[in-house]
Amino acid sequence: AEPKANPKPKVVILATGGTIAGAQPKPGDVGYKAGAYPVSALIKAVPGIDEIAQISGEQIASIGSQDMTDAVWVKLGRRVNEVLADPSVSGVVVTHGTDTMEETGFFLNLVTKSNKPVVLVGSMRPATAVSADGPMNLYNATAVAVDPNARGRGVLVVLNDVVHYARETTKTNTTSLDTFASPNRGPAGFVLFGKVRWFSKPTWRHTTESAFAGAIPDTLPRVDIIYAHANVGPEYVQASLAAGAKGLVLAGVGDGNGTQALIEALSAAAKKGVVVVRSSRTNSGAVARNVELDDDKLGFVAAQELNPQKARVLLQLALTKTKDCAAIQEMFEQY
Ligand SMILES: NC(=O)C[C@H](N)C(=O)O
Repeated sequence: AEPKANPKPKVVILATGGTIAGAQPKPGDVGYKAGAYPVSALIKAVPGIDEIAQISGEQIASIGSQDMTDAVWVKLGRRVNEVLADPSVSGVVVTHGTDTMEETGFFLNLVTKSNKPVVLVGSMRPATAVSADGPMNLYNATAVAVDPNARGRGVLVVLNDVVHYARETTKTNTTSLDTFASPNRGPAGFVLFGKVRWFSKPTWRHTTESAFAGAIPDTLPRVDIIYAHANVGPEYVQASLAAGAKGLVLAGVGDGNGTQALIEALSAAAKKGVVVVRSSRTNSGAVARNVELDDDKLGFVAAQELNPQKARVLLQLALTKTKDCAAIQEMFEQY
């Protein structure tokens, strides 16, 4: 008899490393090395994953996500687009460390040219740990990737039985399994043993509606984050400009603020053509224009809800198109 075609939807897992692929030197060790196991080992550790989907895996990188680079983003973003252009593929799962997962997720949210699901997944305990959380997270992420209701929602993050929008979510705890939160609008849904329950859809531009979708440049401009604190001076700004930054993001105190010395240094940079975006180190809320500071006069862009690390991603992509502050402000209103 003819062998039966596998009727399960196809999911491609693109692996980048992280704690989900992490190994302890010996069981019980607190320390571990991220990105030690290949994607084949991650898939093998998930009983029943082949009941959800026909899985294939590819290794894009093997790094702790603290080492994420623009070059890996470009490679990953292009591969996501290639894989999703195949009509037989239902969705992509990206295994990734949690440290910079929100940044990679937001980058993919802006550059993916498909409405098919792209789901980032990681873990907080290494693969060798007692009660490792990676296998259940990968099982759930795969279930989300084949769910037709995941389409058109932009890039998603799955950990600890919760689905988040990459645009909204942020890592909030150093070690807890419940580290991801979406402080401004709440999660995208829940996922329990592969059963997904969805909440409202995002209202921001993403993926197929993004001006950055599908055309990923070879390199991205340098954008630095300047962290504000009591008594901070102009030195970080000066160092960034000397290093060649084309854009600066202020991780400001409160509503995107800083000492007079810092704001003056940023404004001077803005007047020289370096695009300056004000964001907040508080981790929730929005930084709107002209509230505590006169953005019109100082020459700044306001980040709205994007935290500093996500504002940096949007500014990098924005600078590939324009240096015009009004045009970039419009992007921060829409994405
Ligand atoms: N839980 C983790 O994945 C942390 C790790 N440092 C990483 O981001 O790769």
